[in-house]
Amino acid sequence: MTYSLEELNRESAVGNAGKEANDREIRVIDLSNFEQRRSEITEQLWSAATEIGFFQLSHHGISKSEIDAAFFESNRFFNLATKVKEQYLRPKGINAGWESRSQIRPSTGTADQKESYQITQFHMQDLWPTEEELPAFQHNMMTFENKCWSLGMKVLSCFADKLGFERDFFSNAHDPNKQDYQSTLRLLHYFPTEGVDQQENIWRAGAHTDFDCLTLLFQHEGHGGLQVCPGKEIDSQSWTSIPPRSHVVTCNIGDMLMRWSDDRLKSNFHRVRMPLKDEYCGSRHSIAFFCQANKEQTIQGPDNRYPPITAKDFLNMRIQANFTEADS
Ligand SMILES: O=C(O)CCC(=O)C(=O)O
Ligand SMILES: [Fe+2]
Repeated sequence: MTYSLEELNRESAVGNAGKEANDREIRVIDLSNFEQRRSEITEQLWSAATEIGFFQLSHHGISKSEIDAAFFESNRFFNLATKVKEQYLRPKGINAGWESRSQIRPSTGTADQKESYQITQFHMQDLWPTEEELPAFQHNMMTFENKCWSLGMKVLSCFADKLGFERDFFSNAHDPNKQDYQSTLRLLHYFPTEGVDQQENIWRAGAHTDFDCLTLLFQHEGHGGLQVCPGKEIDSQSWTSIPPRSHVVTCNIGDMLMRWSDDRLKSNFHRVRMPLKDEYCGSRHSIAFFCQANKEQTIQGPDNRYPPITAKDFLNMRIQANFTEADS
């Protein structure tokens, strides 16, 4: 398969198991007293994002009870009967709604062993469960979405400083008050693997880079399996496990910000592998927030390394390449 963007061609080459290298450090960056410590935090974020592209945040301002509540809502959604969830199926070409085993990664050619529900404000018409099915779900999820947006914009404001943009450049580029807003909250449920015969080349999430600017990932304690392969290791394909700690937020840079920073900030391959026989084999839950610039926003780095492209065109290419024909 040939895709129109260079990022996609990179992706076709990394679907193999590779080897594991768990001696790499995943940096934890403390955001406490953010305004007073802004310059120190900015330097730490910049070096983690330019050298590795994956890092974790502590004291980030989203409380443990808020994260627990979001996972509780996610469980409520996935516990709905299949015929109820089917009413909220992801429409073609739109990053909103429910899907199950429909995401085929270009890296593996096989469907991710998961179901997910995506919330993209302004694209949710007929995609929210009713108040009878899930009371307060919409309200609670949008409250959490808003918290994620604020944290994402805080991190992006530090990158804006380093790139020579105005400090609020990325908040304006991800404006939730405009109709072309397209940042997305994604609830994920990976199916249990107890009693399932392990087949080759089957993944909970096949190797991929994210196509947004910045991803915030909330992991559930004990629900491991996420692995990253920093860019410079891509030829050796050595993968490092990210410890699933529920009090930290795991962050990664996506392709959109890599392009916007003229490749200075690194978007990295990551994947979720199937549990081994002696590991926890029950359901795995995680929640991701994708900071994706508004559709009409033009992406162009300070050094004009790439021609300008709108966020809409950039994302459309990636979404089409990541879902099966029948569903996209
Ligand atoms: O569930 C995870 O830990 C990772 C999810 C992910 O990489 C994605 O949805 O892009
Ligand atoms: Fe991802």
